[in-house]
Amino acid sequence: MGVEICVEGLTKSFGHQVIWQDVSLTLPAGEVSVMLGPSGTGKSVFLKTLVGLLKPDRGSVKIAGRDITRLREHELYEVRKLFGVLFQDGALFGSMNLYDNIAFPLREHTRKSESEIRRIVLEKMEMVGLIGSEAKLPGEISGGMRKRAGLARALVLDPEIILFDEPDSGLDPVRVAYLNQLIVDLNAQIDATFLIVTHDIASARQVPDNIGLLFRRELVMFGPREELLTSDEPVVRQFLNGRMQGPIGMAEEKDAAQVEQELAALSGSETAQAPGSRALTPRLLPGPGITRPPRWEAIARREAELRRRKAVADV
Ligand SMILES: Nc1ncnc2c1ncn2[C@@H]1O[C@H](COP(=O)(O)OP(=O)(O)OP(=O)(O)O)[C@@H](O)[C@H]1O
Repeated sequence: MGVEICVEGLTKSFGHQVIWQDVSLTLPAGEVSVMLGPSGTGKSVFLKTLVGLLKPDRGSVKIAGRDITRLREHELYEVRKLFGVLFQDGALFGSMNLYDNIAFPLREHTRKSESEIRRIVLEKMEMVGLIGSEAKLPGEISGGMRKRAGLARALVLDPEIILFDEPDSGLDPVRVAYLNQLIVDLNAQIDATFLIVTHDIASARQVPDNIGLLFRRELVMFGPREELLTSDEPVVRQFLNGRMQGPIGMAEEKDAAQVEQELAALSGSETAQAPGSRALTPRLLPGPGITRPPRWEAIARREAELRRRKAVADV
């Protein structure tokens, strides 16, 4: 059923460079969360801290009630078995075919027989649509297939938590759409807790239950998707609408007076220019034949209520 990850007061720096400070959030068990933020705000560092690859300066990361920031290396090794991680490029071994790449964690971390390994590898390859490509080398397949192979490998140990580091990077929009559907379907099927780091706003709008945004060394917001999509917070709105006007600048934050001027100009023209900017994009549903977890009813109710309130406000 996935496990909850509870982060409290987390701070990370490298030397004098504070990456983010006092980050607190709860990734609810079995739900899909997305972490957004301009480049360099420390999203990858956040993923690595969750899995115990980096030690924070302060704060705690409780996974199934255990604070992993206080564990010794051999205890961490056990906790890491709860995780599946999909790295940006799939992180496959170039000299191994897809079958052996996907079988690798099972051969490394379990004592399963080769016939049991075969059953599991083929089951996961089927889940990600790669049956028939067992003998191919990573260099012989497309970027989208490499991501799916990386995902199959992340699934073989039946993880309770899956971390995705920019799963959509380098993919065309159609492949991104297929991958998003795969993520939603998988989440409904295996019920693990998912955290996705992405720059793709269309994905962030449709796929998760929750969205977080890192900016200026802080977690600006973290909450249900529909709350962020309809939020008035200027950083959130600028990011979700991919605009230049707002607090986020090219390299660093902008001058306060400039931001105020831009936001004032924008509020006068926004409704006409960008009517969809607060739009509650429909949530991507699991495909036909896939049973929806019970929380889908609650999501549908929350969204219907927001739409009702918006309709009343628009009258
Ligand atoms: N091991 C490390 N040692 C020192 N600095 C690091 C280390 N890892 C990351 N950083 C620094 O931390 C900052 C955040 O990096 P990170 O890769 O997490 O950003 P990001 O938000 O994932 O960026 P992007 O969206 O461009 O992938 C960067 O300034 C980076 O140089």
